[in-house]
Amino acid sequence: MVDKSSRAIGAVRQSFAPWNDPSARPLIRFEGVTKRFSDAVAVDSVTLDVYENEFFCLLGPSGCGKSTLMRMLAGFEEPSGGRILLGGEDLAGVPPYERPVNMMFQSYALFPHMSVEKNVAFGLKQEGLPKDVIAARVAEMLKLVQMERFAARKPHQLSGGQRQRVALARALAKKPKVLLLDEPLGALDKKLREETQFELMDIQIELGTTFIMVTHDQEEAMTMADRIAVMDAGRLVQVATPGEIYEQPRNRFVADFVGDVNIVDGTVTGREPSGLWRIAAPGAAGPLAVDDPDESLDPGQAVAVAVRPEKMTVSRERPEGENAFEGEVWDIGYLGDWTVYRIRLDDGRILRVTRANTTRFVERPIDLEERVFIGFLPDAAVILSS
Ligand SMILES: Nc1ncnc2c1ncn2[C@@H]1O[C@H](COP(=O)(O)OP(=O)(O)OP(=O)(O)O)[C@@H](O)[C@H]1O
Repeated sequence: MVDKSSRAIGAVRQSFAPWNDPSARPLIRFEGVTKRFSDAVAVDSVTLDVYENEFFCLLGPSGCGKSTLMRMLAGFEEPSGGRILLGGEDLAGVPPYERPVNMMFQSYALFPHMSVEKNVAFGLKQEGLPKDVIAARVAEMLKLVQMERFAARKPHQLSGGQRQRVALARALAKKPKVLLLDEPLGALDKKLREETQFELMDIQIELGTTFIMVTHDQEEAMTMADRIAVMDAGRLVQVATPGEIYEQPRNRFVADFVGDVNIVDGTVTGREPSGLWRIAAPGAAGPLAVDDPDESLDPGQAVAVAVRPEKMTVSRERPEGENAFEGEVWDIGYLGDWTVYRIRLDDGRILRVTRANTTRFVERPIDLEERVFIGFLPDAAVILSS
């Protein structure tokens, strides 16, 4: 049994990176998978490996093809092109109930007239397992989701979060190799949702089941996933760890979709001997210096510079040795733990800067309509070339 503190999760997860190991075999492989519905392409030549024990998230806007990709893995849809392999075997023609894959939907779809216990036992009974095996498995699953005390209740006697856990127990009862979760926490309020995220992560580690979760909530994906695939219009845009997606987004779409970001357009003017790229950006107080590993940029090339709001500062004096924009404080949003400043540049563009409120009182806080400088260091920014 895994220690259920989040520190233990961190330790387990830090060393878990089979995708970086050339000798590791994926559990699931999508090979150029395409799905067409009459004239529309829902999934467009997706090639993707998912590893055993991985908590994998498909993230993207509504209609980008996340559910269709999962439904093909579950066997509810057949690909129009390409193959899906599980443990090296082609799944083509294998019916859903013969795949070691189970799916948990957002609408928990518990049987209303059955007790919690009977709901969890349902799939096992259908399989014709002996009674004592079923009873032991049901008890194990209810313990796993901490619902033993509620075994005799009917779904309508449970809260949303409790129903969600029963659905999870039911989906896991047959011990699938892969559990597909389609917006599993969509119906929960924010607080319960966050708690349940950590519970779900604990359970996934405890069982070692491969989880593939669909979500359009980027914070949820960042919290839970080992890796995230960002999808747009049926295609994979970037597949990487949450940290890489956030700190090194591949393009504008990813930078914009995951987290808050300021994007300013500019032109490459050259590279310093230190390796910093020089970018001329309209409205900046001097040329920008950006530390970006991209070697392929050319002078004269149009690029975008992306900076997260928490990596910028607001000050009355121009920050020395930093990139800077000058503007006027347009809005201040106080969120308790954070303050958000919206600064209007002279050409009308607005940049957002956030500051963590680490003390309760600030002397002479920056006020509306003040002239201020926004500063950021060369390594706070990334260059987006597409
Ligand atoms: N059975 C179907 N027939 C026709 N078009 C479909 C069918 N299922 C999905 N589509 C279309 O395929 C595209 C992808 O749908 P999909 O449900 O995979 O998106 P999604 O990313 O899961 O969206 P959401 O977050 O809204 O659930 C959409 O344009 C959708 O309208």
